[in-house]
Amino acid sequence: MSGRDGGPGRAADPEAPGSKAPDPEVPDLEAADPEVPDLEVAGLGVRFGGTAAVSGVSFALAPGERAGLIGESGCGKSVTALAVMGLLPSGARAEGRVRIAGRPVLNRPDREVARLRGTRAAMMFQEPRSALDPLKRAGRQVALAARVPRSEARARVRELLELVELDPDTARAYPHQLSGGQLQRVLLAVTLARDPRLLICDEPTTALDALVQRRVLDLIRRICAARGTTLLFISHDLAVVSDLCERVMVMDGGRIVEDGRTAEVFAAPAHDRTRALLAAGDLAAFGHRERVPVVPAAGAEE
Ligand SMILES: Nc1ncnc2c1ncn2[C@@H]1O[C@H](COP(=O)(O)OP(=O)(O)OP(=O)(O)O)[C@@H](O)[C@H]1O
Repeated sequence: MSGRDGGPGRAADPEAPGSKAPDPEVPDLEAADPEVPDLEVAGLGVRFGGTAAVSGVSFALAPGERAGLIGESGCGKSVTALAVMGLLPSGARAEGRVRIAGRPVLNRPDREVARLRGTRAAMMFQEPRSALDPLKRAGRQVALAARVPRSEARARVRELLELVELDPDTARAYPHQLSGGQLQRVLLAVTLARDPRLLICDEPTTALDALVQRRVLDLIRRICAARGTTLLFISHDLAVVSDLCERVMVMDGGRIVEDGRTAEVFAAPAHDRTRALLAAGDLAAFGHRERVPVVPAAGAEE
């Protein structure tokens, strides 16, 4: 269901105007304990009516850890990610515990969870053309996501575009004037605009051709490494997960059936579902993939 809920600005989760004033009922985020895992999920269950989409899902991500979430279509990867972000559709019923930086997410008031999104955790969706507003210039969208005072917006937009290795002139472009790879970088800048500690990517590059996809993934890897960002990366592409994530969790029928170091899990899968995924994903390709050179110069055509 990647991108299903990716409406304009969703990645940066803009709050209602005027919501910047501190809310006395919302815990002080700055007081968060740096030792606390960036993400804790315990006994997560999500139902749509009588059907369980996710059951008994538990895991925690330490700061800076990069974990892949894999499994066949419909196994519950996106629903898990949406539950983590507090973005489940209204028909969903969730149980269990989700904590971002130690703060509870499930069944909490939206304004409380909204404060965690963007600053503590942000999610990047598959299809940037639906996640970005077609009527706003790229720079404006990055500025809105950054929520800095107007006087600082230009410098912050430039800084964020440089982070994702785009030419600063990209700020003036509308989404339809940008390539798929450039759009995905703009969306990454929007997603990272408030320095989230946890980045969740749901099939972020499947819409791109192979070379552009590799460049964007390489960028995500380098940014996460440089900033110590924790990553939860959802993908069908096991080779991508193998390259990007030191840990992998395998889902089947709404449950995590295997969880371990990627190299070990892929070399000696313990579960039938993992074996089936690996067989379908052409195991022979692992370790033999040609590494795409580091991202080209800023503004290069994609
Ligand atoms: N809004 C919804 N209403 C009803 N059922 C839903 C809804 N969203 C997801 N589901 C169901 O929840 C289950 C898990 O879906 P989910 O999108 O998480 O799978 P996925 O592993 O992300 O698949 P894909 O790889 O195709 O994106 C599926 O059976 C799906 O049909």
